[in-house]
Amino acid sequence: MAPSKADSSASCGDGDAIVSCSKTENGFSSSLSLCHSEKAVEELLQQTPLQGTDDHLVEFSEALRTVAKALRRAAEGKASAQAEAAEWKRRYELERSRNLQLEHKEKLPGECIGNLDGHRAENSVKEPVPQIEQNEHSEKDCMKHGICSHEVLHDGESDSSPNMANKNMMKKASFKLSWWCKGANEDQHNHDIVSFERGNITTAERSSKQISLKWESDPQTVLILKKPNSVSVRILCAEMVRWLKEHKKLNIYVEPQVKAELLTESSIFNFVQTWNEEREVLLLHTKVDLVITLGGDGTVLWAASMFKGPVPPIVPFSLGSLGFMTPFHTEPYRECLDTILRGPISITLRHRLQCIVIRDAAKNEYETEEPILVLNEVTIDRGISSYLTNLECFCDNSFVTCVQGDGLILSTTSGSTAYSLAAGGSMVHPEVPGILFTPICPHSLSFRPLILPEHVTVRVQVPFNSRSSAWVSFDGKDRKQLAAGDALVCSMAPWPVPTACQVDSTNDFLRSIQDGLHWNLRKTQSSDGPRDS
Ligand SMILES: NC(=O)c1ccc[n+]([C@@H]2O[C@H](COP(=O)([O-])OP(=O)(O)OC[C@H]3O[C@@H](n4cnc5c(N)ncnc54)[C@H](O)[C@@H]3O)[C@@H](O)[C@H]2O)c1
Ligand SMILES: Nc1ncnc2c1ncn2[C@@H]1O[C@H](COP(=O)(O)OP(=O)(O)OP(=O)(O)O)[C@@H](O)[C@H]1O
Repeated sequence: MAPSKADSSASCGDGDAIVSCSKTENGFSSSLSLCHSEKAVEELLQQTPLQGTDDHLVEFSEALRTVAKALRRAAEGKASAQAEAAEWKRRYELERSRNLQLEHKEKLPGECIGNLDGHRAENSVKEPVPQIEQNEHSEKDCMKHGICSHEVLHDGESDSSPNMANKNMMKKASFKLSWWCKGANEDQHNHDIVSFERGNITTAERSSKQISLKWESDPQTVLILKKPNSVSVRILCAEMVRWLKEHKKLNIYVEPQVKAELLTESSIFNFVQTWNEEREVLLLHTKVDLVITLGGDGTVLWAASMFKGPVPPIVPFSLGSLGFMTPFHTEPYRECLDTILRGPISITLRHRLQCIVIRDAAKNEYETEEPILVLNEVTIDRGISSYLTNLECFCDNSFVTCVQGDGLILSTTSGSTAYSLAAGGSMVHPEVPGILFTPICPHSLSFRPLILPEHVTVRVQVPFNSRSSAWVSFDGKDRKQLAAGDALVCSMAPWPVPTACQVDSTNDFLRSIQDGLHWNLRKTQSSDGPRDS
């Protein structure tokens, strides 16, 4: 057990506003302690109201406020630096495990590293971390038409759960991910090398890659999620379940209420599996090879929210009105699922944001609430309050701005076409790694939206002198109140949501904004008119 704030802190200030410098690992509790100094100053000043005529007292109270504010900023800087250090530690450990795996492979005689055609023993990966293959670039890696391909990830076999039904049947299919990108002919073979020769710099990595998923063993288990209360979706769901069982011999999971629905139709759906307790949902990713969603974007968000860690590939069928994340039509679902189960398939790795609410009233870091992962966005707004929201925003160690308006949206690039777009944010290709910082109705003419890089940690705090609380919601759900002093800390989550593409990420994205939003649709001007002579 780490010490609590009370027993781990050392006093480093004098007078009434004692500042405690706790030595906790993530820095949250230390920043919280320091933040108390500002609150204490406010309380002290309220208890001893100043006479407007006493200039010295007024000056002194202002000085106290300034010192307390500076202390709080320092504490916030420290929390950010510690969060960054934790992230670097995670990356270091990932890198170290990758190197260990490579060393291990080199020791195995006759094993070919980085060979796309090399076969692995079925379900043979035992390590808990993803196996990252060496990006050794050989002629074989380069596909036709100037497309370069790299093998990047192998999935790992997960522990089986004693609570799930049919555990003997459940073996996760293994697959392999690789990326490719179209390059000019001459840079096909060296685009992953940093070169300073003759002053030419070639980038080490392209930020955005088209990922391809190739099954190494057949998928066996599918989870079907559908939007509720729709008769047409219910009918399609029953038909699809039957077809997948009869023609593809797959194990099928559905949510408990969907199983009940299916059983009211016919007892032949007895083979369909589900779970009895919510905690079993946490283990679904160890069982399920593929998730099928039947609904709109909201059902994709629902599917993503069920996976608090790794997410299996999702095949989203379009049964909503817009469908930015649902590229598959339902009429040819058999052909479509046939192709996907055979592979390889293009997928979009959709980044998620990990959000943590930190309460001012929390006594130690263990009172920090569970992180929530969002696929679209986290929104901090004024809720029912009619006052302006007042939100102090920090990005890593730097103060960004104070949002005064209706609120702020921190969005992923997948969410860029949703609420953030409505608030004036830019539309961003979903594979661009970044965090959109979009104000909602800011009361300032110059407050333009920002796009921040994916590696930063954003902290949004309700100041102690705020007139009202703020409200935070996650992908439009789970509203929570943020009182004065509470903060939301947001960074990129390590578990993206892989969604299958109809064509590829870019084609699907462009088609969704053209079909969904009628983006830049305008009648073509006729040639029948004035011309440049
Ligand atoms: N003013 C707005 O535009 C506004 C207001 C509130 C919420 N929303 C969005 O609704 C989302 C929740 O969706 P829901 O289906 O549960 O609620 P919902 O049923 O109210 O649908 C909201 C609409 O947003 C669309 N949408 C969702 N994700 C999208 C995306 N990534 N790109 C483009 N459009 C998208 C949906 O297709 C739907 O038409 C939130 O994450 C938020 O982005 C938008
Ligand atoms: N399996 C589910 N259980 C509970 N709620 C769900 C489930 N699937 C979807 N939802 C919720 O149902 C709502 C509507 O879903 P969805 O967006 O898929 O359909 P839609 O509103 O008809 O589509 P569109 O928004 O494109 O018109 C969303 O808020 C979503 O969170």
